[in-house]
Formats: sequence, C-alpha cells, structure tokens
Amino acid sequence: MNLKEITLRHLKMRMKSPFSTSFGTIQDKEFILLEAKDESGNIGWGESVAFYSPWYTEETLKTNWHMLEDFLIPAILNKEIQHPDEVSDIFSSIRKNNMAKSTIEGAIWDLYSQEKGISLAKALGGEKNKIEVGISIGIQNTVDDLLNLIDEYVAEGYKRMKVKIKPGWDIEVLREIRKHFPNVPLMADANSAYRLKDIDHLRKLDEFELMMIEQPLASDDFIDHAKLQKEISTPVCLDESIHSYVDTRMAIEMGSCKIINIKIGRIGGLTESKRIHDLCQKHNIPVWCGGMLEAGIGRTHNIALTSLSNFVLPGDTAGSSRYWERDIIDPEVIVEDGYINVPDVPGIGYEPNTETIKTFTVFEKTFS
Ligand SMILES: O=C(O)CCC(=O)C1=CC=C[C@@H](O)[C@@H]1C(=O)O
Ligand SMILES: [Mg+2]
Repeated sequence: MNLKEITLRHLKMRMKSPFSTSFGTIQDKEFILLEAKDESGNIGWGESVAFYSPWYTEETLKTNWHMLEDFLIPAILNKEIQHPDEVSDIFSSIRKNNMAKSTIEGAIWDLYSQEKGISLAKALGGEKNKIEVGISIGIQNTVDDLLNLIDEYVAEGYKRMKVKIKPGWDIEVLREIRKHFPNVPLMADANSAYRLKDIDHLRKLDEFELMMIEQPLASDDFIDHAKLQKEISTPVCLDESIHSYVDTRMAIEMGSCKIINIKIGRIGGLTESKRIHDLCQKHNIPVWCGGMLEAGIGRTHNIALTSLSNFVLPGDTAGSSRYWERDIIDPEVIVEDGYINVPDVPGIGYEPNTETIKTFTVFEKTFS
C-alpha cells in the first residue's frame, strides 16, 4: 500500500451533556479526523484523541495538526507499506507525539484490513464477536444526580460503572453509591488527583470492593504507585502513566499496578496496543480499553482492539448515543444488554458519513 493523499479535518461536535473530571469540563469536543487514500483509491480513516487543551496529556489538537502537517504526513506519503507494523519504523526519527502518530497508523490499519478482505478486529488478532461495555460518568453537581445516572445506566445494561473522584468528592460519594448499589461492578478514576501522602485516605477505598482505582497518583510516578499498591487491596490501574511497551514493562516489574488501561492514541497506535496486550497477558495482568470521548471512527478502532482475548474487563467504549445527537458513522455504535457486536466485514465495519462529517468540519486541508 502507498498513501497518495491525506485530508485533515478539524471537527467540532457538541456533547449531549458536559463531561467533568478533576481537571475541568468538556462540552464541545474538538478533534482531528484523518482520511487517507491509497494508490487504488481505497480510503482509511483515523481519529486523533488529543483534546483541545493539554489537561489529560501534553498533546493537543494543534500540536497534533502541526506534527501531522509538518512531519508525519511528509514522512508517510508515497512510502511503500506492506504491513501497519512498519509505521513505527517510518516514524522512528520523530519523538513521542503518540496521539498524532496513532491518527495515521489507525487509518493504515483500516486500509490494510480492507486490502486483506478481513475485519479490523481479525487483522489485529481479535477473537471475540461481542465486547462487554462499561460506562464512565463524570463528576456531577450532587450525589443524587450521580445516583440517578447510575440507576439509568444499570437499567440500560452497562456492565460496570466508572466514577470520577477527587479530594472532597470520593469516600462519602462511594459510600452513598454502595448503599444504593451494593453489588454493581464499580471503579473510580482519580486522574492523578492524589499523592502518596494521602495513603491513609486512599486505604479507605478498600471497604467498597472496587474493581480498581484508576491513576490515583502522578502520571510519571511508577515508584509511588508501587508503594501504594503494596498498602491497599484495591487493584491499582494505570492510565496516564502508560505511553509504551517499555512503560508497561516497568509498571509490571515494579508492581506499580495490577491492571492496565490501554488507550490506542496515548500509546501511539494499534500495533503498540497489541504488543502491550500480549505482554500483559503473559504476566496475567488484565487490560481494558479506555475511552477518550471519541466520535465514531475512534470508537470503531476501540471496538476492534477490545476483541483481543486479554481485554477481560469492560471498557469505556459506550454507544454513540451516550455522547452525540448524531455520530459521524453509519450505523451508529449500539449497545445492547451491555454488549457491542464486533463487525465481521472488511475494515472497520461502519461507514463514515461524509455529509455529517461536513457539517461538523471547521477547517480542512488536503496533502498529496
Ligand atoms: O467515555 C469515555 O470515552 C471515557 C471518558 C473518560 O473516562 C476519560 C476521558 C478522557 C480523559 C479522562 O477524563 C478519562 C479517563 O481518564 O479515562
Ligand atoms: Mg482514566
């Protein structure tokens, strides 16, 4: 395969309801959508998960656009590619910028699976034909609002509830949740809101039988996460800390966590995600697929990846209607009884809707 033309689009989509974390609130999701055409005219799609501002990682929509326009697209156009695993070599002289790299790599995996006439899930080595879906709920104004949402999502069949916590919105909130929902599979995500000095406070989490506490401490602190994990029985899951296979090896060897959240963009693509999946499987570390409030394209890539066998915990890839009035793919992603079916047709298995994409496009540029 040989990429002949790439179009970048800056999209802006209003979320049905704002999403709040310990860092702030998102109401409008702005992101880059990438369309890549090969020499036969086949089209592959990629979606950047970088947010508009750098609260989750240092990458943003604008840094991604800059990396794509000035470095990554020039490096990949007209290069002969036999397999998507070669993309990391092509980009090896460009440091980090994982979300930008992943945007192109995703489109190449899409094209590759179309070329082979198999689903993206099969191309990645996926084995499941349906995946379990959990839901991530942002910080709410009141505990009652949160309880009402959990009630609604339990009734919709979601397989686990993830709630965001931060100092002042944690132990009491979880206690209330457990009072009303003693048996619901529950986890908490702190997005690095604590430090090791909070260990006595974090120990109190153990009474709630959480599936895990996600990213309690600083994103670059493997040592303190290891110290914390030794002191609490709740499994620690790392999200922001994990950017690569090497980070994963470090976390496993140091005992910094018992579970890993794989986000394709944060890790730099599907190839690296697969390597991390395999490494975790070897070490009996369960993984799950994190979400980045993706629109349809990113969502389909998450579904394909989650079909790999060590994704044994429900992920954050909920249905399109949880986020959008209208998603950019047909059909939209649908959750039934807490499951999403993994498509078994060539490529991502959903059709990007070019008309809808146009309505959300703020700016676009084509490179050839
Ligand atoms: O529904 C989703 O896509 C998951 C949302 C979610 O939990 C997150 C999205 C983006 C950044 C974070 O706040 C967070 C996470 O840390 O996992
Ligand atoms: Mg997280």
